Amino acid sequence: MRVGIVGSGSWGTALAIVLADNAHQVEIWARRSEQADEINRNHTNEEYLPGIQLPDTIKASSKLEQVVEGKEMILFVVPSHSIRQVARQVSGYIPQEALIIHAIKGLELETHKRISEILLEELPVPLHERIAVLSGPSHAEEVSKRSPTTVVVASNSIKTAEEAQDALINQHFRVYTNPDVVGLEIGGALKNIIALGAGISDGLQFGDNAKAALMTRGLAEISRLGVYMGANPLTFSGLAGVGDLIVTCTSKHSRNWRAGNMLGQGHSLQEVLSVMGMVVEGVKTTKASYELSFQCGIEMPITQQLYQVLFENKEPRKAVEDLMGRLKTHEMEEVAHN
Ligand SMILES: NC(=O)C1=CN([C@@H]2O[C@H](COP(=O)(O)OP(=O)(O)OC[C@H]3O[C@@H](n4cnc5c(N)ncnc54)[C@H](OP(=O)(O)O)[C@@H]3O)[C@@H](O)[C@H]2O)C=CC1
Ligand SMILES: O=C(CO)COP(=O)(O)O
Repeated sequence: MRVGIVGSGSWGTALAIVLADNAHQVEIWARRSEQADEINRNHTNEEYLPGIQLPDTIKASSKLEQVVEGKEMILFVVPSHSIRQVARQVSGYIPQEALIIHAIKGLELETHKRISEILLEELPVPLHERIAVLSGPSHAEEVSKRSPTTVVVASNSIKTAEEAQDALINQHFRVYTNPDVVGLEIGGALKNIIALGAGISDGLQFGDNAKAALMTRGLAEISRLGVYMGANPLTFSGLAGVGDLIVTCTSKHSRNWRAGNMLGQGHSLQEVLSVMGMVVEGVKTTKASYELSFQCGIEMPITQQLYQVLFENKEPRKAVEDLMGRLKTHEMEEVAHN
């Protein structure tokens, strides 16, 4: 297939490798022409995937419309804060039959919308059945080295999900399908909040019990919001739920974990973001989810404490004290009260 990948950060580039390995013709959009030149000339993307040699067949361009024009499959892999503007810019150039996959893990800050909701608003109606989301435990650094990885694609159309599965699957990259678009998007976006928390906990040297607690209770509140929004609760025990939560909370590759770790060691949010050099989606997602939790009346104590740490200068130790000192409750609140 002729594939256009919109976004040449670490994840867009790693997915370009997967697709080039599967013998697709891949063109990738880099917003800076120097970066497109580097990919075309040296077959590297040193800033985002240092030390990785890209297949020679991957082409790059800094002309956004050109990268989607005439393509049979388009992947959107830009940070969540830029997807609306980017989708709007290419909307009129995408062929009507194209398969659209987004691999973005975030929510729109101003509207709290999921990425597929933004795509439905920005892309023409004939493309709506062609939209799929890709999620799951998949650090770009490992995918680009062809380490065994499993992911999930979801779409409202099973045909679309299966086409995406066929295009992406190979012996290193195993792709499952799932009909639960909401579950995939909520699981993928909100695990970044918990990874920030896990990084803070590790930065404070709280140990393994604390991290296991954050992950387990974090999954409980992700599921609570997700189910309220229409997700299937089972999705959260799958790759896009607990799977992605594990990989993000426990890996040195995770930007969200690393950012949290620095916060736990006493650095300010501004300092942390200025040294990261890559997108830390969990910061904006914490704000969006914090607001959503009040809007929907869903209890999300970890998200609420993290919001105070990130945006109200609360001491991380005090946030942990407040989490531990909450009113006693049943572990399975929803079940216990039914
Ligand atoms: N990295 C990973 O392992 C994974 C990432 N994801 C998700 O993929 C998405 C993209 O992340 P990732 O590739 O890691 O990000 P990176 O930080 O590695 O790269 C960001 C890319 O987006 C570009 N960019 C930054 N701001 C804008 C903007 N306003 N408009 C257009 N382009 C912009 C950057 O260009 P420039 O260099 O010019 O600034 C760069 O090419 C995120 O939602 C992330 O959660 C999902 C799974 C795995
Ligand atoms: O989503 C990811 C792995 O599945 C990447 O996580 P980070 O954005 O924290 O690096």
